Amino acid sequence: MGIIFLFLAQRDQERVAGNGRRSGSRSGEAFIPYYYGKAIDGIVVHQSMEHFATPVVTLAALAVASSLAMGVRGGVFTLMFGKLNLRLRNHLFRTLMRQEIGFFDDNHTGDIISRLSADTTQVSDLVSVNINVFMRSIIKGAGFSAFMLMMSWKLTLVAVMGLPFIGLASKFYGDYYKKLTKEVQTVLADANKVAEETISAMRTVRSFANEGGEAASYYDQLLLMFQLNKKQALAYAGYAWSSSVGTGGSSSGPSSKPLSELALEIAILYYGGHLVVTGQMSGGTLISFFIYMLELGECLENIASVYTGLMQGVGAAEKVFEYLDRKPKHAADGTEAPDACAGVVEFQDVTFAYPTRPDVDILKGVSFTLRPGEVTALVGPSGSGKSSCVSLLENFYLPQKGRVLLDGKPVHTFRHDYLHSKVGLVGQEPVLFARTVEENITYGLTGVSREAAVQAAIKANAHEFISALPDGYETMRNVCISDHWQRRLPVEEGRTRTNWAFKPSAKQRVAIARALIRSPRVLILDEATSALDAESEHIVQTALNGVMREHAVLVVAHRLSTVERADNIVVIDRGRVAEQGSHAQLMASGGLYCKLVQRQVLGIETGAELLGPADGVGRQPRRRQSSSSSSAGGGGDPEGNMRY
Ligand SMILES: Nc1ncnc2c1ncn2[C@@H]1O[C@H](COP(=O)(O)OP(=O)(O)OP(=O)(O)O)[C@@H](O)[C@H]1O
Repeated sequence: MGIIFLFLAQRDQERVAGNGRRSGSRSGEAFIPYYYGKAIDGIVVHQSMEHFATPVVTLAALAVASSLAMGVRGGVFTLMFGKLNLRLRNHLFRTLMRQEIGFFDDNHTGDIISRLSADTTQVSDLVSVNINVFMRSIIKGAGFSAFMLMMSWKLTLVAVMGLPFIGLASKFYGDYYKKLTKEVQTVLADANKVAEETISAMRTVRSFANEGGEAASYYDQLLLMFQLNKKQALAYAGYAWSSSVGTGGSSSGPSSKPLSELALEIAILYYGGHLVVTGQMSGGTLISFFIYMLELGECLENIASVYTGLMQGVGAAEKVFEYLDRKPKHAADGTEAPDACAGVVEFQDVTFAYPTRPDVDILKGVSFTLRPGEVTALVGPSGSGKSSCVSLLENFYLPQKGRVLLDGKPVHTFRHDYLHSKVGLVGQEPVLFARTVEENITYGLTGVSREAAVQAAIKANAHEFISALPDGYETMRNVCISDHWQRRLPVEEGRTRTNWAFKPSAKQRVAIARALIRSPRVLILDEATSALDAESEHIVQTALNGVMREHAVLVVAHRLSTVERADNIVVIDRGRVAEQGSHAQLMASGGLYCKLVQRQVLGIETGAELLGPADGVGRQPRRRQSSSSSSAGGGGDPEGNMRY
């Protein structure tokens, strides 16, 4: 029996080193116990070198061959994992890109990223590892069973008696583990949500001195996860015990085997010894059989663990597939792409509520028109629905009632890329990507020449500063450092970096170039200058003034200089169009616009806060110097600008 214990010790070492079910014998080992028996018979029964040497040489050849095969198999499965991961993430990301904007309002970025990273890795890992283990175990198990049957069908029958028990234990454990894994994923996503929310709003957290509170919320989530981890640990312990019963399972050594397993081994030893003593089997064959039985036990355990492993993956997979299978509620599947686009935009009696708050109408019967060559300004108190109009024109959402038309056709009927080439948007804080300046300007377009990018940059008043950058249009945008910190970096330090961070006015001009390169017929400027300081604002405004007359322009602005020069001013109040007309008409009528202007002027004159976002987060209202140069009621900054 010494050789069996030697074999067991070596096998257990392999298991520990190879992390349990991944390790173990190679497929060539199906033959190894057989030749062990032959070698032992050569020594004990035949006592001849010839009978002994042949199996030993064969064993050596098998060891080399199986090592090679193991390497190839490992490589194939690593490749398979990579491929699966690639396809899964690619498919998932593409599905995400197709979702309507409301989906992103509804789902937290942390949750989405967690699906994209942790869950997909778990799915690919489990699927590829489990297929690997399953195939290997099935092939080996079939080989072992064949050898065992060939040696003694009676002993084989005794050995497989523990099988039904393994099946039941695995099923029970698999279901339970699946449930736990799903819960762990959910709690992890919640914990990530807390961390992300806190970190992204660090200034707010700091200003309310709530660092401790946030740390406690995060810790609470972690504790929840730990509770689930404890349950998982218990479940695993229970499973390891039950699965090792009846087979040559996962014990750490012969002396620590569960009783029933030992009982089975003793029964086989007893009955096998009887067969040897009665001359029905050789001693070497019994040893071979014993080793086969232990190996078969491991195979069966591995097959069972594949089931539970797959269950573990299914928990993560269900969440991944929930996204993969999701059909966008508002798909960008329009087909219209007429050759000519005049750029007439009509809001016809539009009523709109966000999908996350379907019972709160943000816009209520809004109607106005944008005409080519005209500037229309959308003004009104914070939260009145100005940006929501922009979102509808961008086809981010569908209105519940009424229509948003471009050249007489609803915007959602246009081909996605067509609509966004005809309607250009410059937002308040445009996002620049970690790409070169040129790639940022030509973002979303293919086959655009450098010349076109340069022309757009010239129009946007950006060419000069781009040309002065270290690598010109090839300069990389730096996203590693936030703009907040970048503004505080000494210029020299900025210049020693290979990447480049732009000043806000430069960013804004690149964003304007990005909108202009598409030659849009409609240009939306959604508070395009409101986050800038006076000097930057002047630079950007100069760029905008040059291009405004070429398009139908919709300006959402606080600057009086922009607004008062607009051909039409639409005043929105609590989701309704309160009034519209030119600056002079509206001032003469003495309505809301006039009041806003007067309040603004008063605010500046008395040093009171300007009208700003109601939530106080994000856009910061800025106070302006008063000036007598403005025609709009006498208030404004040195450029005649005032803010609503
Ligand atoms: N994605 C969203 N989901 C749900 N509600 C939203 C969403 N975006 C805006 N809202 C709400 O819609 C209302 C109108 O917001 P909107 O941004 O259109 O106003 P606004 O006039 O542009 O305000 P501001 O001048 O502050 O930008 C606000 O009450 C706002 O909280």
